[in-house]
Amino acid sequence: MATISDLVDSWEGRLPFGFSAWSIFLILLIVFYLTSAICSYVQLRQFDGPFIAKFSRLWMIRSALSGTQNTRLHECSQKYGSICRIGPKTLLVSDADFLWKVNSVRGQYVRSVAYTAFSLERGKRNILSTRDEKRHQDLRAQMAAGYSGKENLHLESSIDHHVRKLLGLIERKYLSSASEGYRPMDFARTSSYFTFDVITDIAFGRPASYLDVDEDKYDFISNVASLFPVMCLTAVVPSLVQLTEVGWINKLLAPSKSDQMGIGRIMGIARETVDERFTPGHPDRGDMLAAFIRHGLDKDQAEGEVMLQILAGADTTATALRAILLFIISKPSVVHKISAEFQAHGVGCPDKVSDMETEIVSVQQIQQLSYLEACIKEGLRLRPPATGYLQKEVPPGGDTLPDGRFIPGGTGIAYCAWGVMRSVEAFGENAEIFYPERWLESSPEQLRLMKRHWELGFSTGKWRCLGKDVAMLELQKVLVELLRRYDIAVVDPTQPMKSRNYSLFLDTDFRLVINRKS
Ligand code: HEM
Repeated sequence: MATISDLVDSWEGRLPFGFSAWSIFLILLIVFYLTSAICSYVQLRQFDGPFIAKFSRLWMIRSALSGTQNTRLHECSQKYGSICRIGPKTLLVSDADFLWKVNSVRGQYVRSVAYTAFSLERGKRNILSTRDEKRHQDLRAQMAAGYSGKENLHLESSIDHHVRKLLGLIERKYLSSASEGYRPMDFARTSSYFTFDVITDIAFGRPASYLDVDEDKYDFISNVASLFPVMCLTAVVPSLVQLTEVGWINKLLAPSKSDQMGIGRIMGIARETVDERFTPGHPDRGDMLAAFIRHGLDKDQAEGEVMLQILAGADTTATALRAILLFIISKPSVVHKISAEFQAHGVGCPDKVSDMETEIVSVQQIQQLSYLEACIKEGLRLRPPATGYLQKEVPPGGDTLPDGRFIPGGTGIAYCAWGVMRSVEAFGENAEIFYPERWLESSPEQLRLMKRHWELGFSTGKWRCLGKDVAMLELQKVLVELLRRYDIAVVDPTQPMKSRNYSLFLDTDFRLVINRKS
């Protein structure tokens, strides 16, 4: 087969004005690039954005690697509008109505190719990475029961069990007092251990028990965190994902079930568990995996979905937990109101030292704690854990906005989390401050608008997060138990926590000093 070099060589001697064949080839390449850049520019010319973004993806790449992607996107949407242009074929959207339309169950929008990055094994698509709409719909139908309390019988008791373990760890190692001395805790790590133990338990009944050893046993958490910048970049340059699907590259880079550490190690454990469950006569354990199998997932699918749950559910919930706790303890009036609400509903500090028998406040009691619920909502609003593009694609025929602007088919629609959650129209001029009261004081009309924005943090419609209720239950349970037992403060109020954003947050050094309530 003739190579480009053979082709170019065959032109030598036949070219006018003494041009070399290579210079002609270069000129053609530039002409081709300029033509396609101009075509893209023209197609979306009605949308404003940074100048460079109209011709190349450099702006998106720079934001992705900056470690401050969330705020860069917000600044862009503040400057150029709630639907602005951040790439030759990409619009950044913080207009809630438009995002609801994009996500709607009967809508024609599809997930962009960037989602294939969520496949852990080459060619194996899970509910998040599949772009096949029918398959996605089927998987959702098969998995919904497992995610709900109805078929996941031990959900609440599993969470309670790990909350007790967390309290036990604090009592053992991190409680500061006159007798025990000063014993700060890095809650950036401990919160991840907690959510990771919960998810491995409820997903397949084999908790990783990180809280028992108080360390990142298989370097799984650090391994996942090191992938954040890479995943953030692949959302902008999806061809990188396609590259990793090439056999030998995949072998080199992708985790393997035989690995002793990192993601591969957890994949190995998931494989073992799923194998056991598919052994004839294995009892139905009443957990998520059992529900998936009951609803028809085969071995490969069950394994993929279990792994996805861990990746989708552990870090997001830990990020939320850190942020909500930080917002609460940074505002004395909020701490005071929470204590008053706890007292009013009989959930004060228990007399007994925490141990594995300690009583955990029930869901029914938690449901009466409306101020705490407002704090959780407000924390999730101000610092939504999922801040990536979650890019969807406009259907082939294009779409027209209410103001008449046309968006051509194939255009990427990227979500601007910071813009949605700090909308002044929805949350008022104090949108950027932590003010839980807004969820209790607003008019029904305003509340409706606020919810319409807030719900986008878990996505809506056909892509709504399946683990939302699980995440909310975890957050409620652990926050009630921490706040009713302990006085908690950050060690260094000038820098409470170090944080970088690569579509997800990389939080470190969240050092807390914890005293038992007197
Ligand atoms: C505060 C915590 C969480 C946040 C903020 C969050 C956010 C999200 C978002 C934004 C999506 C939609 C992505 C899209 O538009 O394509 C999503 C999907 C998903 N999440 Fe969560 N999530 C959280 C916790 C969890 C937990 C605990 C689990 C598992 C127990 C989970 C499982 C899933 C799954 C399976 C999907 C895919 C749904 C689908 O493709 O239809 N998430 N999540």
